[in-house]
Amino acid sequence: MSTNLRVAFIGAGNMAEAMVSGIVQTGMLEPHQITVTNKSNEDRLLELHNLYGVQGIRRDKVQLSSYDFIFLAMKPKDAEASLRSIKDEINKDQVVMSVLAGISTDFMQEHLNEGQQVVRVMPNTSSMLRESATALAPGEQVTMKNIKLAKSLLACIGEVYLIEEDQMDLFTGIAGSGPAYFYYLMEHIEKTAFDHGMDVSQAREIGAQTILGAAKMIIEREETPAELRHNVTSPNGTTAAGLEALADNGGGEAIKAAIEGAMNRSKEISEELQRTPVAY
Ligand SMILES: NC(=O)C1=CN([C@@H]2O[C@H](COP(=O)(O)OP(=O)(O)OC[C@H]3O[C@@H](n4cnc5c(N)ncnc54)[C@H](OP(=O)(O)O)[C@@H]3O)[C@@H](O)[C@H]2O)C=CC1
Ligand SMILES: O=C(O)[C@@H]1CCC=N1
Repeated sequence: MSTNLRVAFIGAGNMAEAMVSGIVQTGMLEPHQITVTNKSNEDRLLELHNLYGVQGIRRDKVQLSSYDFIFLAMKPKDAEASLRSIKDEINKDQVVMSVLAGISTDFMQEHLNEGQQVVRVMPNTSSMLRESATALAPGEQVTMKNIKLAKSLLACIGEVYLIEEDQMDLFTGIAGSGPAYFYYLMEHIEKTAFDHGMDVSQAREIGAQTILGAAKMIIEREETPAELRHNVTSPNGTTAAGLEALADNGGGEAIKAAIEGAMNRSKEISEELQRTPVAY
């Protein structure tokens, strides 16, 4: 689907790039329909222009009134200043979409004009390859038409899940931060393989194919993860020994702690921004 929407990103970092890359690959928007802006790093804007063909303009030089969707993609600590700066440049037909961890739709609405349409989004960096697991929680003022448009825009970067906003911190712990847990797992696979004499690049390929295969089995087969695990595990075999070592070393608890750590940090960011608006 190709549309005449115009989209601006305020913030031109890792997350903005991953989303731009995914969107441009689908052809839903032509690069000239997308503008990326940042505070000061003009080299970065040029880099994104050269890579994806999008317009790169410093925030203080861009006129926001002509964009349908405005993505906030700066760090949470910069959100309030940015919301204040866009408040009177935009009108109620435009939709502000935040990808920021811990920034609620209430917080956005509080710092924008009454009735402004806002949506809270949590993508992940796999957007780069159109494999994000992205959550979307619309604010109360967003029209059905814009929710549909937002969903189809986000579908460019992967799977989209419409969730209640009170699940957003948990979603962030699972999927927003989630890729990092798997990269961490891979780092340890590589290190272990290297310690036992395997070439790191070969270990990387083998480890990644193993994760990819397991993920596809979970998605495409009917069995639960527990059943799939059971099917790998021969009595008194190698997997049983591996899983026992994993449990003995707190594997399950570590995964739970990682998700809850990220989830709690997302809640904490919200609380800190409510208390002390400009610093966390
Ligand atoms: N990285 C990830 O995996 C994910 C990140 N997120 C969220 O995305 C957001 C951005 O993260 P990430 O891309 O990693 O961060 P980066 O540090 O890579 O990028 C931040 C960007 O924001 C810009 N910026 C800061 N203040 C302003 C401002 N007032 N006006 C315009 N631009 C501004 C910076 O510009 P300059 O360099 O010129 O200062 C920079 O381009 C965070 O809030 C994070 O919670 C969400 C999901 C996943
Ligand atoms: O680490 C962070 O705060 C951001 C939000 C989710 C992923 N990265």
